[in-house]
Amino acid sequence: MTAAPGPSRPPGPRSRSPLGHARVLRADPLGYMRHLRVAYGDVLSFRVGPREILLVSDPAAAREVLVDKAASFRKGRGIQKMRDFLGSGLLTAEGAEWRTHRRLMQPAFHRPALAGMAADIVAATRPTLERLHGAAQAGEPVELGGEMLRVTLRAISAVLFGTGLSDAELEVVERELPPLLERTTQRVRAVVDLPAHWPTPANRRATRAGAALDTVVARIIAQRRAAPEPGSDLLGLLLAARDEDGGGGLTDAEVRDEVMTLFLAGHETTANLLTFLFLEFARHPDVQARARAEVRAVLAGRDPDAADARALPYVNACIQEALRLYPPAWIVPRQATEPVTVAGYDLPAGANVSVNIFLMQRSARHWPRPDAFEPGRWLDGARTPDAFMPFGTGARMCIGNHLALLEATLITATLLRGLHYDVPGGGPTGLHPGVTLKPGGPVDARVSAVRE
Ligand code: HEM
Repeated sequence: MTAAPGPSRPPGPRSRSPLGHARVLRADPLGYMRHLRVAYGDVLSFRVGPREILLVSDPAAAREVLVDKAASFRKGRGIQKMRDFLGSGLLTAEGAEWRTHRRLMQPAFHRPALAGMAADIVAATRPTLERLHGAAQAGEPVELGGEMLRVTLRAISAVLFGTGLSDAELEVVERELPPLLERTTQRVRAVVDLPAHWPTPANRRATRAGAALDTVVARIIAQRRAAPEPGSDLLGLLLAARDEDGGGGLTDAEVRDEVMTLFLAGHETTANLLTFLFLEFARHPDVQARARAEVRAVLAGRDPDAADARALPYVNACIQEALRLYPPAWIVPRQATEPVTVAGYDLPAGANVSVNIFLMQRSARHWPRPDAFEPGRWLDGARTPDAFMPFGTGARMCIGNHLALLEATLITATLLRGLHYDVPGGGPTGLHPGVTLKPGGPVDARVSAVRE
């Protein structure tokens, strides 16, 4: 927004500094935004450098932006920068290109297509399970954030490629993806950002990582194109995707961009959810014990499968509650492409709007005891409240929501049934709101075996 955008300006702090509220925002983004919400309400504006930002945590206003008036917005500037490393995948594409890809890809993310991938997800969890049992036996601590990143990276690799990657290729993915994601995150957050093609050390590292990953992805695409059947994993479904008239599938370059996008969107988000969930299990041993008892009763010693996702209501309530308190995609930014009215305020083309899911899901207006971890609030057929949108809403809602919940349930069931988690001292109290929301520090846990 520029000055005086409409009949009345949204409430908010005013700043004479050229930086606006950039400094205080950088120091403690969540604390500052919570303070603003208390002071000015659920729709407010503040300035960061030259840009005015409309901060929305009211569910109705959020739906105006993301659903009713979605056609007047594009993704925010940060997301647009991701294109340099990710290419044009679902997360970053706009307009007709986005619509075509979303239509082609949607069936691959429906529950029946995902059910067949459950066994691969459970198999991908096994190395982590073994490492945790080893740590339990040796009495060594484990850092849960790192463990969850590794397990979800293996899981998304399994979902994308089945068993199609060699061990050496999996190692390339495990080594090269993190620097690429980190560079993308730095660029999204940077106030002054150097273009991706400038040969800074960080850009060179990210370009090398991208090239190494490209080699792996190109190899497996070529192998699948040459095979009589493309395969039933996500890559196979992407390669086989056709328009309703049977024509117009994705080119190899488009499949590559979508694969990189799914790695990015589907890996850290799910890892953060699981890290927070196990941290809360450690803080609430009664909740942990009840969830474990449910898993054991339902599985009776066998591995979990897709059908179990619905047979574990208490585990699911714990997952929902972790998503409410710690939404990994905590803020959803948009930029107006034309003049538009939101919550009664007229915004000009180019206006920046951020839907703050974190504030919405912690608001005492919508949630009793908003900061408490209480899985019980999701039981007894409770309706999903309007003020809950961890996967966004509208046409650009997360395409991977069923997959994320399936992964979270399978990984939780696998890692919980025979192990108890304790985080001495209760773990980090602060939060780290980068592109995704993470705990404010390492989550060092003690793990002990529990007899089945
Ligand atoms: C707990 C885990 C996850 C959370 C909280 C989450 C959250 C979100 C949110 C809030 C959006 C909407 C962003 C916007 O409107 O600007 C989104 C979009 C997206 N997510 Fe997820 N996500 C998760 C897991 C996944 C997984 C597992 C995948 C796929 C493997 C995935 C793929 C995507 C893609 C491709 C988009 C862009 C969709 C589009 O614009 O058409 N996400 N996600």
